[in-house]
Amino acid sequence: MGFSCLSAHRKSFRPLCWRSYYCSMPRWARSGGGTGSARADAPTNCLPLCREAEGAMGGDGLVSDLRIDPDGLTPPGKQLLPGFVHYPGVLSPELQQALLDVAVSVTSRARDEGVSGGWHRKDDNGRWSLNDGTKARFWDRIDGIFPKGFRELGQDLARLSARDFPRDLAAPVAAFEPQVGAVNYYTGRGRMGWHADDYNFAKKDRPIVMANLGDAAEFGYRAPVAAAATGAERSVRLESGDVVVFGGEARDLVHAVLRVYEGTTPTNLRGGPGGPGPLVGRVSVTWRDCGPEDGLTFNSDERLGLTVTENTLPRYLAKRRGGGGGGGGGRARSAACWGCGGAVESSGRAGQGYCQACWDSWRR
Ligand SMILES: O=C(O)CCC(=O)C(=O)O
Ligand SMILES: [Fe+2]
Repeated sequence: MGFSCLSAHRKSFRPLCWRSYYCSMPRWARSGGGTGSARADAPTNCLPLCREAEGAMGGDGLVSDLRIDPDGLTPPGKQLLPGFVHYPGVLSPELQQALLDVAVSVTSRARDEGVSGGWHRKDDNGRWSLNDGTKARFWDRIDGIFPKGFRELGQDLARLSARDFPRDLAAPVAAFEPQVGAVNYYTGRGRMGWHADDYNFAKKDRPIVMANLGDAAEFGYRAPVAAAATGAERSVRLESGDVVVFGGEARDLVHAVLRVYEGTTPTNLRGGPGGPGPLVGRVSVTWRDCGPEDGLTFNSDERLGLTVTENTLPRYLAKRRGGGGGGGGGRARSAACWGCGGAVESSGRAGQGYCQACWDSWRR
């Protein structure tokens, strides 16, 4: 069993589209692209991809099925720490494009529907800007707005790591059922501070799976908790098409985005917050297994305070106050912090619901 052919299918193929065939061979399998012996025999899998449908994303043009072919070859994964695996170039250019299309579609469609600001939020002047300054964060339940096949791709990537590193990853991956898709966008100046992914955002015993698109990034990581006192700090450069998985012993990996290498996006990758031209910046896509049972407020805009719903805030309030069940219901008052319940200065603006401390703690 192997995973070499990465295929993307669109929901609404029209006969016209079948005239376009693109090589789906991932970067690692191309000539000169690696050291493993299996790669010399990599098949030149070409697949139909509807380029005509690009630009029509968000409606019928949504990528509906993203797959790794289980009968292909094995991309060479490197275990950087027990349970922390890096697959360089495992996503073909076509699959990168398809995933980027998904990212752009879910983050802009939601904004259009007024349900969420997606990657953007309205600033004080009524203009839409990235929701986290030099970067933007968005997540939502996969079943809600992500296309068919998205969950399976995350699962397949996790299984790949379990197959290659069963001692560390077989158990956490066996139970992995991604429920949430998280999509971050970074400008060239975007960074993410050191943190471990909390259990509200991925179950303790399940892995995190992340795909990288666009500009390369320096991904910092520290030794897991037990060894952290030694201050061991390393980093790995993640290129477009790379995937990382961390779970098991590395589930609590402390990590950060230390740097984005501006202008290193593959030239053929198109789309992003800036519009349909070449992608400027970096996108990371993560699959996470967590749900209401973990206390997760699904939509990032609810968490950011851009949209408040009946079913999420009470859960957070109850948690922050030390439990006590579902608690309350209804919209939080702007005078009380939505995170800790403490007093907060309120101007009535959207996003005013968190006190500074809660806001900062989440921003990491
Ligand atoms: O974008 C990345 O590489 C890291 C994202 C991340 O750590 C997170 O969203 O928790
Ligand atoms: Fe993280």
